[in-house]
Amino acid sequence: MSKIELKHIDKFYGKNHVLKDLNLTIEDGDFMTLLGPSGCGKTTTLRVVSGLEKPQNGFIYMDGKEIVNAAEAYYAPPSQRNLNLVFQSYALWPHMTVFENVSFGLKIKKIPSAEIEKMVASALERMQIGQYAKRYPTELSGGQQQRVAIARAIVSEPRLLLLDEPLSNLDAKLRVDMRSELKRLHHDTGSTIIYVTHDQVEALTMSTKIALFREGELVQVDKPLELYDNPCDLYTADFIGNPSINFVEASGTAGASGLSVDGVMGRLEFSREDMTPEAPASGDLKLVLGIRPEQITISREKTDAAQVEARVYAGMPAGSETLVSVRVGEKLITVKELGSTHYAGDETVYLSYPPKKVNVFDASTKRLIKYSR
Ligand SMILES: Nc1ncnc2c1ncn2[C@@H]1O[C@H](COP(=O)(O)OP(=O)(O)OP(=O)(O)O)[C@@H](O)[C@H]1O
Repeated sequence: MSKIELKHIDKFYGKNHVLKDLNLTIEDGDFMTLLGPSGCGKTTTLRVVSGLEKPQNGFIYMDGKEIVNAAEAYYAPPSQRNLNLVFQSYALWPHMTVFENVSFGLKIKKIPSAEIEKMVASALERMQIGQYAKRYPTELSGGQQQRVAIARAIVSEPRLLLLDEPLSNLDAKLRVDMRSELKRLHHDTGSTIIYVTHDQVEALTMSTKIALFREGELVQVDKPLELYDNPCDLYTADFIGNPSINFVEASGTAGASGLSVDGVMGRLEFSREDMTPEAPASGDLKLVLGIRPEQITISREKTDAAQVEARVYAGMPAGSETLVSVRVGEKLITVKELGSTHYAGDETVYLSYPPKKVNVFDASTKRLIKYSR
């Protein structure tokens, strides 16, 4: 078991309020990614969980047992928290070989040496560094050292693993390989993992849940695809997804039956069942539509009255996919197509998209008021 609960956590550095009333539950077996831009408090959260930082307010429970109670100035020391931690800046012991670095903790636990050999070989294999077992850290590149640090953390298959941007020093191809290794490790061991990154693709591909931060506050905690499909506000919608979601202004009228929308992307009608609890009951509204680039289809022929006329601004074929930037009125919209297609600048095209997939935000509150289904 490794369930972590953070309740009402406040952390200040001097006057800088870096964690603001943080409430987050990480269930046993979750791969929870803390996601957000630089400086939003992700690493601080990890340090607070690990015991390297003491929050000024709040409680932390590990499997129901209190490990932090700031009101009573109780902070269980890191050694009693039973977790393994890998930082962005990893510290390997320079006088030990890779094998010795990775096996050190196992020797301390007095595991028989034949077993240690097997466990280390498996961890090094996973990180694709088996051939470097006899080398010293100074004989390795930064990325190789980082993989040794991960191998050292995962070798004992800890119940709770904290990883702070562990793939940041790796090149793009290796990063993709390591993502699948970490995901597989999670599948094989069922460990609880708390993972820090500012890379939303990393978060979407690996996690069972994502906690999105902004300036020390949690904005949304959800399963990756729920976060992608139904971001709770414009900030989240903009942060998640690459290429970014298209935002298009529109006007609307809410009523008992639902929401009528009008704008450059056409007229749309949504029923009350599609609307979030935050949707206004009635009235005229300024809206922002969120339409993902892959939801839009481009055609050279007009075959349906609902299609929206557009003019190609730039077509960008890239082998497996084509990004097309088009103008609808004054607005630039990105469309993503599978495969490579050539579009000429200023060519007239027609766009269609499934209205049920559109997110609608209230422009004044910036909150989601209509789900994508
Ligand atoms: N030891 C410290 N002393 C003072 N301020 C700190 C300290 N550590 C972090 N901060 C500040 O706290 C805020 C949150 O930092 P934190 O490292 O948690 O952000 P982060 O989201 O992990 O960012 P990054 O992705 O850049 O690592 C930042 O404003 C940072 O400058």
